[in-house]
Amino acid sequence: MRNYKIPTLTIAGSDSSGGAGIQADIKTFSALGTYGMSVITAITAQNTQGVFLVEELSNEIIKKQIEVIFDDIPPKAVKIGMVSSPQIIKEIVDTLKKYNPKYLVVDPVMISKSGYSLLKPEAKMNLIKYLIPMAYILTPNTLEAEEITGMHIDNLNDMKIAGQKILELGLKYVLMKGGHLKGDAVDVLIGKDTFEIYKQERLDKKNTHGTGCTLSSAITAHLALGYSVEKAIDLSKKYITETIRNSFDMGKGVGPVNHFYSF
Ligand SMILES: Nc1ncnc2c1ncn2[C@@H]1O[C@H](COP(=O)(O)OP(=O)(O)OP(=O)(O)O)[C@@H](O)[C@H]1O
Ligand SMILES: Cc1ncc(COP(=O)(O)O)c(N)n1
Repeated sequence: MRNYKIPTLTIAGSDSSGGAGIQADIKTFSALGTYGMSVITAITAQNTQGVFLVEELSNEIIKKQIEVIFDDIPPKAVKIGMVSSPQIIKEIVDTLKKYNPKYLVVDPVMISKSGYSLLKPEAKMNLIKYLIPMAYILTPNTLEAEEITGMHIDNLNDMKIAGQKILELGLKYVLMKGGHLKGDAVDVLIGKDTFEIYKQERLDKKNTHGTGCTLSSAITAHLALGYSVEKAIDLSKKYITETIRNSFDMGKGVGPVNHFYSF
């Protein structure tokens, strides 16, 4: 349904190069026919070659952005990306509790593809203790799932065990992303009574900046549009695969995926 009137919200960091973070989320929300809104948590000076500087916004402005959005345009689904410090995580959790959004998609962003740490080490505890339990769905890559569980993840079975361990934190679903493993690009959805495998061919492409952000915001958009969690992931997995297939060179490093390949 492309009427662009279904509101979706991302709470994340800005990527000046437009490939990841808030910019990737808004592009995805728009490409999938929803009305994208944003709460910026931090500004990164970033391009296709790396992250060069990060400035976090104050708790006050982060909280106010959330409040004014929810009081005026309550989103149908919300996504959380880069939230770098323990204070920012706590502020977001405390503010969101007032509104209790049903569909909260949490992408536990830790390290950028270029190797820059986007989550301070001391923020990990608040992520696990406060933010993850609030999620409708968490979308960790293997490295993030290892950080959360303390387990080593090498294959599909490890992904399943780690996903079940994460579920014990109290959230509804975990989508374990296998993009960093070898072979096909396999993601696994785990819920209390749910186990689904989503498999797509691995594409030999260099321009994959923002794949995680794009997948989680696609899931957010599809949930907002009313799809079931299984269908939302199925459609989002197909979308991310096509955006990677149609990705292009932009800048001197790892370029973006093509959010608008179908237009
Ligand atoms: N080369 C590829 N070919 C096809 N699908 C891929 C490829 N790389 C990643 N994916 C898929 O893209 C999605 C994002 O996965 P990935 O594991 O790259 O997330 P991520 O590491 O969180 O991304 P990011 O580094 O942008 O934060 C997953 O569905 C994954 O299976
Ligand atoms: C603001 C922001 N959020 C998230 C990412 C992760 O994306 P990637 O792992 O593709 O660099 C990023 N680079 N920048």
